[in-house]
Amino acid sequence: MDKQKATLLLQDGTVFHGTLIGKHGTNGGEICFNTGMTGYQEIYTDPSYTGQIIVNTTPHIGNYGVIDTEVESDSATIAGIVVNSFSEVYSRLDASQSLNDYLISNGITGIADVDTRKIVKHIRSKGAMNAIISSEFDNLEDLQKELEKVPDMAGLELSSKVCTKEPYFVGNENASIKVACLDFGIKKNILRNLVDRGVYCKVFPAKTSLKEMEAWGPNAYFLSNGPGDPAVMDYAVDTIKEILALNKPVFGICLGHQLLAEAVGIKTYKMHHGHRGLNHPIKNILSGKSEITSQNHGFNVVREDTENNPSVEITHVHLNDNTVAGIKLKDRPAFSVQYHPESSPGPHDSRYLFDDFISLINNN
Ligand SMILES: NC(=O)CC[C@H](N)C(=O)O
Repeated sequence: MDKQKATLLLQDGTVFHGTLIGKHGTNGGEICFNTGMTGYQEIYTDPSYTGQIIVNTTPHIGNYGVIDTEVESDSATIAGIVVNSFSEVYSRLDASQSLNDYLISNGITGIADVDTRKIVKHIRSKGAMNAIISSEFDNLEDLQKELEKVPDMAGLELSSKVCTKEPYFVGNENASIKVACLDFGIKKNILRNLVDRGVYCKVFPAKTSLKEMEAWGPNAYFLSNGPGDPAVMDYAVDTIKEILALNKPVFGICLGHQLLAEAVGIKTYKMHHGHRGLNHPIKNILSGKSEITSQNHGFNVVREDTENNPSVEITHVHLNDNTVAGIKLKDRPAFSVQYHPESSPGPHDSRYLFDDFISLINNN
């Protein structure tokens, strides 16, 4: 049978023709690329990618199928995938289904058989932009109309849409440390890392009040990763300001880092095309050591604001472009990083940050 055709249209008018993968239909979002050579399932199920079309720079996708235990959330909320060579056949003993079936059941439309190297070079030079993938429409006018419906990532609040609707618990209830996790789109592996270190977690919806969280009596707070633009999340920034006033330990990852920064007066900005991959080099200023990290972000904290803030110390920098990658508050037991120590997928160099959080709690 002939493969069904699909079209990818970028906001600047560039068109790519390929074949359909996943669900027949039309999806739009912000196009971005991830340079990881493996871990497509973890990437597609990371809620931080909500509303984004992911281009995988690694050419072979689908060849090890999908396995239920390796998801980072219960569904994939990405806006599509762009792949060079897609495999419907998968070779892995414990795989539960093919990636194609997984995409169909999650309602995701993707495109394969396109020149992903060319697309990535294009985004890298022109910057982040919206795009649409469709197997329904192939004339430019229709595609253009669909593309216009896609909202801009700058100014978009998505955490309250992807977070848990009700609080839930993870870990052993007799554990000595209780951490309230504010869910802005939390990845499961963050919770696994906390639980593995003897933490009992209660995960709260993004818009939970401090009063409700404090009623549980947590020893510390965790601010999760998540999708969207931190600059429009006043509700979260206000809650974090209240959390900081308690003087309890706080740890933030990615969106959680950006929101902690906003809470102490540091602005965030949209990057040209972001950092997404598994081999981003970071220098820990405090230890002098470097670490290879997993990253996924399109916004960042303003370096100048961070340097000029007397209550903040820069702890980590990104070695590719010198952007701020980690901060610590001087007057509070609070720290955060722009990258992903839980990785999944990615190297484990930065797992020590979870140990640092536990030490901070134990010594508080
Ligand atoms: N992984 C994340 O938490 C992403 C944070 C934010 N949405 C960004 O793109 O920068």
